[in-house]
Amino acid sequence: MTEALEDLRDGKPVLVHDFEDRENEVDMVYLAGEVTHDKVARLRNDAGGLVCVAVHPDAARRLGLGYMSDKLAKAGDERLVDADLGYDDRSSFSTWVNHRSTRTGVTDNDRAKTVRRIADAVETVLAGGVFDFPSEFRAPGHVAVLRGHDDLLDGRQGHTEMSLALADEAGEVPATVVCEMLDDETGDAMTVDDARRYADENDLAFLTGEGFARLVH
Ligand SMILES: O=C(CO)[C@H](O)[C@H](O)COP(=O)(O)O
Ligand SMILES: [Mg+2]
Ligand SMILES: [Mg+2]
Repeated sequence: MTEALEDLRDGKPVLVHDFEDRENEVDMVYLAGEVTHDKVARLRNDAGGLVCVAVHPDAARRLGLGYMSDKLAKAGDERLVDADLGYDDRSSFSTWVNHRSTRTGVTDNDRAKTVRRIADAVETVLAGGVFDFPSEFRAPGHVAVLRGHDDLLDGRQGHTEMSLALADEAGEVPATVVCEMLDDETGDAMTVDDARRYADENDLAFLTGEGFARLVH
């Protein structure tokens, strides 16, 4: 994991597989505070899934970023809640946002700006500062915020919590970008073998869910 932590600090992506009996997907992961438009382009072109920002639960709480499933239930849309995933108890989706300085919110520049500013918000509130999230972000938007489980890896072992564990181990702000790697030919998730091949060809670290076991208490 040491190589992965160094890569993250150096602004390189890390590939993270969860588990065969979970999503069985490989995500491309960056530290959110380092994301620039070229990194969003790499996520879009080489990964292809949904560009999301995972945030530490303490920050999510202070920023008012609850689970979307809870918001739906409170709004009377209980029947829409994703309680039947099959691979996990719940998703980690919170709110989808754009930074208010963006135009449409979907370009690589816009999404990079939104991602970086979410990381700033996380850093600010975890340092005890105040951040008025709605004053800077509009919803719905093009970047999905993912809220880490309150017990982090001890409570849930999704890419959300694994990526936050990497940021923590790296001593960095616990805000990460995760994006699933998809396969253009099959229409499914990229296989672990193909993702490993991509990691080897691009000199990237490849981690699996089992590799996080020592961090689960
Ligand atoms: O659903 C997702 C958001 O696009 C992805 O699977 C991402 O990996 C985060 O989710 P999880 O923590 O459940 O793996
Ligand atoms: Mg998923
Ligand atoms: Mg996932």
